Parts: sequence; structure tokens; C-alpha cells
Amino acid sequence: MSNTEQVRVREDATLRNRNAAKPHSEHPAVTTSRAAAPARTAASTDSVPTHAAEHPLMVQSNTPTRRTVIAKRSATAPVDTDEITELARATGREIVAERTQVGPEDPGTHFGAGKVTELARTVADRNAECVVVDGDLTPRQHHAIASSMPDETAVIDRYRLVLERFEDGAGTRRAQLQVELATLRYELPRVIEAADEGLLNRQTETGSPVYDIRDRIDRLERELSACQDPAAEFRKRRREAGFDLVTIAGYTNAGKSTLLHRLADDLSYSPPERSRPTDRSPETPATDRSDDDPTATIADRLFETLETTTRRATIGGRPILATDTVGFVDDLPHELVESFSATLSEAAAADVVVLVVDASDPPARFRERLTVSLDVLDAQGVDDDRIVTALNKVDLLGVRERAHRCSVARSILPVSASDPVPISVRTGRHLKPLRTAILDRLPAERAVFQLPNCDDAMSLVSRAYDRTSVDAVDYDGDTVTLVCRGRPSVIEQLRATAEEL
Ligand SMILES: Nc1nc2c(ncn2[C@@H]2O[C@H](COP(=O)(O)OP(=O)(O)OP(=O)(O)O)[C@@H](O)[C@H]2O)c(=O)[nH]1
Ligand SMILES: [Mg+2]
Repeated sequence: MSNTEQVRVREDATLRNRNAAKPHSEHPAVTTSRAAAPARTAASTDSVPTHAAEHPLMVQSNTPTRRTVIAKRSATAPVDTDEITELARATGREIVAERTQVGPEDPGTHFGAGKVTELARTVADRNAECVVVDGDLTPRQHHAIASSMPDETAVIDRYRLVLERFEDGAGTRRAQLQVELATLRYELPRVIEAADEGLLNRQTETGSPVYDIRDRIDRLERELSACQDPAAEFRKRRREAGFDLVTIAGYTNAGKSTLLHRLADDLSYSPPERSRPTDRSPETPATDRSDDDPTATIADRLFETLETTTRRATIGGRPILATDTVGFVDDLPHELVESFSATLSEAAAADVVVLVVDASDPPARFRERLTVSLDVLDAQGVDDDRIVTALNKVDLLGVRERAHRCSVARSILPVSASDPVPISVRTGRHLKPLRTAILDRLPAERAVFQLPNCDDAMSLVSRAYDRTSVDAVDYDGDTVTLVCRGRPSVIEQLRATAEEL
């Protein structure tokens, strides 16, 4: 072993703790949503292969493979593999070994030929099916590593792994299309790199792979540009169904999905195998439905068509829809920002965003992640006064540490955000104050406005749609009647504008 190179192999037993089985299906709707409405099925109305695994030349399958070796190179020691391990586990992988290296990047193979050979040996010894490289591999590097591994070994870099997470979290049609597009753009140069020239030029029975991918990319781009803004769609359906919307956001592993389970009603919707009748009456009140009730409701269709990670919940007697979102990751590759935003677009339409932060992180990381999370929500257009911050996993902290995290959070949070709520989703402690904080932020005041039928009134109505729950808009000759519910501060602003009309 050279001075510039440090190798660390963790034995299966050491890694077992970190593997501590976080099954893929922990994301409440991942498995079922795939069964119910896979993105590609919906998108592929033609015969063009749309899934990486469907094409013979695709360099890897989208299906998570279990036994995985983590490989990471860094210019300086120590080489931290915590985050990549977290991400790999979150996509259903079991980490059976780690290989790390300190040294400069090799342009051809990323690690250098000797290290790649060692990696291949580790894969064979551990009977692994997948190598996750914590770095962004060029197509050439990817090909060099993949072709040195035992047959059928999937080689996945950080970028591809993040895409997989987004795929799991893509709850809307637009998000699904965005993620598929990003995946195909990523795959295309790798398919070209992996193929020999003759094969690329040949038109095979399944078509030309490169042409097929390009064609699919074109179609996706067209479809995306015609796709409706999901936030608008979401608001519309919310109005139809009469629910308040709560979105749960935050870094990966913060405890979002566990919180969703906790908040969800026992009668929560689980996108099941059972089929739903389609000839339902839209007049049936949404809240009348029980899970065994085959009656049609608007809410059912809301779930069916829009959200794959949404549950019903009741807070302070009010029916709400709580939506899980894909976790933030550090150093998000620039090209993936759009895909990520698409998976988070529900947040923009929510009445309340519960920002879950892992309070058991070391102080510097806690501070950094809270700051980044707030920036992300800000970039999504989430108003500060819609944010409720939950400091999760306080069961892992002592009293003083807990108080410290709360005061750090108070110093970072915008003044109009609610006070941070320390919680433990695991033990169920302090969930009541969290529910209360959410309730406080839900639209509360009901207002009726009689407006003259003019352009300024229309812009007020449109602002009301953006900022409140609109119950009704009636046009009667020269008068427009607007009935809406919103936070008192928002209603007050609308009232002041209405008085000037
Ligand atoms: N100690 C402790 N662990 C918790 C708590 N809440 C969640 N966890 C654990 O943290 C891990 C991550 O929880 P998830 O709910 O899957 O986290 P997530 O935010 O949905 O993660 P992603 O879906 O990857 O973005 C799981 O192992 C949970 O059991 C808590 O209050 N205390
Ligand atoms: Mg989750």
C-alpha cells in the first residue's frame, strides 16, 4: 500500500450495524406506488424502450441490487463514507464492504488500474452485485470500472444513486417525467461509451439503442413542456376535496416517512392492489369515505392520480392531506436541481411545510443542514410563515444538547417561521406540540368578500387562490362574491385590498 493510498475494508459484521435493515419499502408508498402507477408505464404508450433495464445496451439496471460495495476516493484523508452509505441504504442496498482511497483522481479509471482490480476482487469475494462509487464518473471511467468487474455487476455513481432516490420520491407526473429525462440524459453517453462502433451503427431488431434514447428524450422534452404545473393542479384538487395540505420535507434520513406514518389516520390511504371503481359520484363528500367504502369521492381520485406518497390525517379535527417528499442530499449535482425541484413542487402548494431536521446530527452539520433546508424551501417559493420546524430524534440527545439545538434553530429560523418543536418520532414524544404548531399555521379565518366585477377584483381572486383555500367564487352581474379561508394575516391583507376597490 503506497503512502498516498489508504485502503479500508470493513467486514460484513462491522457493517451490519449500519445496514440495520432500512428496507426500501419503508418509504410508505414506494412499493405500492410503483405497482399502482409506475412512471414509465404511464409514459410509454409507444414501443420505445423506456426503462434502462429493458435495453440490452443500458449499462445498469434501475432495480436496486442488494449486496453492495461502497468505493470512494478522496484527495485528502479522512474519507467519509457516511452519507453515501446512508443514500445507498435508502435505495434498498445492503453494504457488504467499503473500499476507500486517498490520492489524486485517475482520468481513465477514477481509482487507478490497481485499485480497480482490488475492487473487482472485493466484489467477487463478498459476492456483491453492485458497486456504488461516491463520485461522479465520466462515461469513460464508468465503462473502465464496469468492464473490470465480475459479470452482471452494476456500477452506480453518486449521480445515478441520487436519481434513484428522486425516482422513488417523484409523486407527480411532471416530477416523474423530469426524473426519467435526467436518467436518460445521464445514460446516453454511457451507452455510447459501452457500445462498439459497429453495434451503434447497426439497426438491430429492437432498434438502434442510441437513436431510441434520443428519440425518447425528445418526446419527454415535448411532453414536459406541455405538462401542467403540478402546484396549480394540486391547488385545484385541494379545493375540490376540501383538505388542508401539509408537506413533510427535509434531508434524507431525518425521519420524514416515519413522521408521516405517525401523523396518518388509521384509515390512511395506502395505494393498494385493490381496484377502485371509476364511475363514482363527485358529489359524495370526501370525508364520508372509509377504507372499505367503495363510494366514489373526489379525494380518492386525488390520491389515484396525483400523489403516491400522501396520507390522510386529522389534526385538531380538521382533515388534512400529508405528503412525504424526497429527501435533500448534500452537494446535489447541478444538473439534478431541476429534477429535485420537481419532486418537491408539492411544497410550494402546501398550507404548511413541516421541515424535519435530524437534531442528533453533530452541531455543525445540524446548523448547516437546517440552513440549506431553509434555502431550498425559499427557492421553492415557500413563505416563511408556512414553515413548522421539527427537530427530530431528540431521544438520542441529553437535556442540554436538546436545549442547545433549539437555541441554534431559533437563531437560524426566520422570525415568521414557527418556534422549532423538538420531537421524537420514534418514541412518539412531543408529537402533540407538533400537531398544535401545524394547526396554528393552517388556514383558519373564513372571510366573505363582495367585490365589483373588475380586473382588480380578478387579481384579488387570483391572489386568494394562491394564498388561501377558496371555498367559492360566484359571479352575479356586477358583483363577485369570494368565500375563502386563510391565515388571519393573509385575510387581513386581502381585506385591505378589497376595501380599496
Ligand atoms: N432515534 C430515532 N430514530 C428515528 C427517529 N425518527 C426516525 N428515526 C430513524 O431514522 C431513520 C430514517 O427515518 P425515515 O423516516 O426513513 O427518514 P426519511 O427522512 O424518510 O429518509 P429518506 O426517505 O431517505 O429521505 C430510520 O431508521 C428511522 O427509524 C427518532 O425520533 N429517533
Ligand atoms: Mg422517507
